[in-house]
Amino acid sequence: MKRSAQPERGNAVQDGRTTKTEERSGRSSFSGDYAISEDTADFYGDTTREQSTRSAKAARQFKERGSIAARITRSVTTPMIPSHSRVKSNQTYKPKGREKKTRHDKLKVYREVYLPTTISVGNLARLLHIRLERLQRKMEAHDMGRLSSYDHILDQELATFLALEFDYNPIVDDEIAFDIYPPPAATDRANLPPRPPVVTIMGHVDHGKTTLLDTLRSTSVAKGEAGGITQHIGAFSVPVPTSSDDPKTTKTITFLDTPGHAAFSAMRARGASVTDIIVLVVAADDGIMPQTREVLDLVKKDAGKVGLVVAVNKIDKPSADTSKVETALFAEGVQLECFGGDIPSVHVSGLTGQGLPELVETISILSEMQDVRAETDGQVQGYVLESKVSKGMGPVATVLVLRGQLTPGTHLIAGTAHGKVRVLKSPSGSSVKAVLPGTAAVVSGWKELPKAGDEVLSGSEGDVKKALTNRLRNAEKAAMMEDVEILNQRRLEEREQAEALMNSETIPEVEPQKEEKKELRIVLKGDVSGSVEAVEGALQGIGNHIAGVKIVSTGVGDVSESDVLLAKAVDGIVVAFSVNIPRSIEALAVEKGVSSLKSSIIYELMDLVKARVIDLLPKVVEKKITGEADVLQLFEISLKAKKTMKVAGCRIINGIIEKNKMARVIRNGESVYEGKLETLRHLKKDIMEAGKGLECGMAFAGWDDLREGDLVQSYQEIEKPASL
Ligand SMILES: Nc1nc2c(ncn2[C@@H]2O[C@H](COP(=O)(O)OP(=O)(O)OP(=O)(O)O)[C@@H](O)[C@H]2O)c(=O)[nH]1
Repeated sequence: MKRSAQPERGNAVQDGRTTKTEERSGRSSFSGDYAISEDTADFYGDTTREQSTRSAKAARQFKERGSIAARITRSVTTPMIPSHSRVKSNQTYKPKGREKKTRHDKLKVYREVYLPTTISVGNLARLLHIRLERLQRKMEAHDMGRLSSYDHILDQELATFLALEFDYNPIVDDEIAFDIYPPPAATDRANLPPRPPVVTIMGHVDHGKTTLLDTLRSTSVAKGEAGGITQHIGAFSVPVPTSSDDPKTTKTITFLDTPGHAAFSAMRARGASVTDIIVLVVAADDGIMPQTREVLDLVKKDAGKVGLVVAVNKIDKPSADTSKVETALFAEGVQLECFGGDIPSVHVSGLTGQGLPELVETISILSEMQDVRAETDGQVQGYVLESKVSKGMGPVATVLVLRGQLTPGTHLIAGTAHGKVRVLKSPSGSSVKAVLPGTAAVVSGWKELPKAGDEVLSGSEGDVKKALTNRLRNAEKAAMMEDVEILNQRRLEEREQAEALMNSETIPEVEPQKEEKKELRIVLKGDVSGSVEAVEGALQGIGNHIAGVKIVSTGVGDVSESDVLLAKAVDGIVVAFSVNIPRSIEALAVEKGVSSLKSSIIYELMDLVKARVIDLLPKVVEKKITGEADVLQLFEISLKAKKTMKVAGCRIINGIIEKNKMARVIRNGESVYEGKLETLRHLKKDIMEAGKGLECGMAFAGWDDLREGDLVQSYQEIEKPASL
């Protein structure tokens, strides 16, 4: 980064007066201890950054003007409004949704984003970590709709303005902003070669997704890759005849082979949609269920981009009622072909294979209509479906290629992992020379393990290294900013509490200190990164406000010595999903007192973890009433050495009352005393217990305020485990 000496560097954290950060965030009461990162402080103190930006200028203007209005409307000063926007310069300009400043706004730490001199709309959305549609909506709201197509190149003025709108501190610096982006969409799409469609099978639990995929996979292997041993790599291809006259010409369909694929959700969360067609599986004997609706919502959100085929499954079952399912789907707004709409529905049995050729044919026809095409040359763009460390091959990832041709020797970047392709393997395990768009292969040669869901892009060796350095720095910075935000939040809360105390006229009662939430700290290991992500998500949800799960680290591969040592260091446990704990490591865990949980069934693992979290909860103590007595009369009895003692004459009305057991005294419906029943007498004799109907004398140790009309209840305390 080009940077000059900073005379005011860091003053925001040092002096006690209003800082530049405050000017920017409109904060005035929150001064000296507001934490900002060094670079942020640097930025606010900056007067001479060589590649200075519009926002830096704006920050200086705010400083010079010093008016509160200027501080609050930091992103809306005239210089920020692009000349081509229709907002007139003398018009008061208020971005939507900015009127009210919430507490959350006060706490926001504005994150830096490095922008290149020019950037496409699509790439700006990526840089700002927002969906393209959101950016486009914002542009439309500011009358920039005509500039908002994915490929439109924005100049730095406009990009800076938009970054400010999303609460970033934009800094234009081509060197630091350098990254590898996917190639722009081809202008002559119709001339591109067709690629196999990518199909995802989704639906409610137990409606038969896995069975359907297994049957499809085994038939495809039998047909297409005779003799090959199919592997679960996250995707597989099914050959289908084309609609051309030559029966020998075939094409393929690529199925993502894990239902409700974890990588798929990760990709969606990042705004990328890799699937062309979704097959919605609905069991004919069960009908529409919650996850069926979730899939329909998903398709609705991606309307126009994703095709839908309904597979009414389990038609071999006597209880199957296909028309009932179809009518219900139609009632949900699914325009099925059988009701005159355009969404095909196919009746299948994943178990017997009935209807599967029709399903494949329907997908094939739909994909022909979608006309999916992609470049087979130029830059490679794809997504990681699975990744793991393989014995002998090191980190490997299944990559679904969507554009370009992946060949050995290609330099790749995916998230913050990079590498040079060494070997490419097909689902049958054989080496392949090239992977074309719409197909997947296992790729080795990674220096680090990429994550499921990450976008894979190719570039020159130098570009990949440069982009990697920048991505790593950005990731580090983002993590640091998160810490800063948490720190600020904590400090603000402490300050608010202190202020509330000083302002209140009466001295408030000191609230008892809240007990800290207990944590079951977990070092999680799994077989592939997709499953680790899924298990992590599932385990994190376990617990309540008293005790819960904290995932300390995650990783792919067998449990190792360092996992055990880490668990020991954080006083946690090791959780192994579908991986081994080698004997020597198990012995080490025993030696270190680290316990481990292991399963390859996610629900089983969740139950085991849940039981451990329950152990952290305070036990529930239940009181079981064992006897009740009415106090009828009080009298004094003489003891040795001229001492007397007050004894209550009682009648047992229920159960048994025992000497030396706990009892409570109920007066006017409220418990007024609890303690050990020290004295229990019948006539002049000490007795150990008194049963229903017996009249006896009672007294507690150290409390002699029993009164006529009181009810004495003896009880047993029973400890029970808490539940979640
Ligand atoms: N009779 C019949 N049973 C089926 C059919 N398809 C699946 N099943 C059975 O339904 C049960 C659930 O099938 P899965 O394939 O595991 O269902 P799934 O949707 O993948 O389930 P999750 O992975 O838990 O979401 C299993 O017992 C299958 O044998 C079918 O076409 N006919």
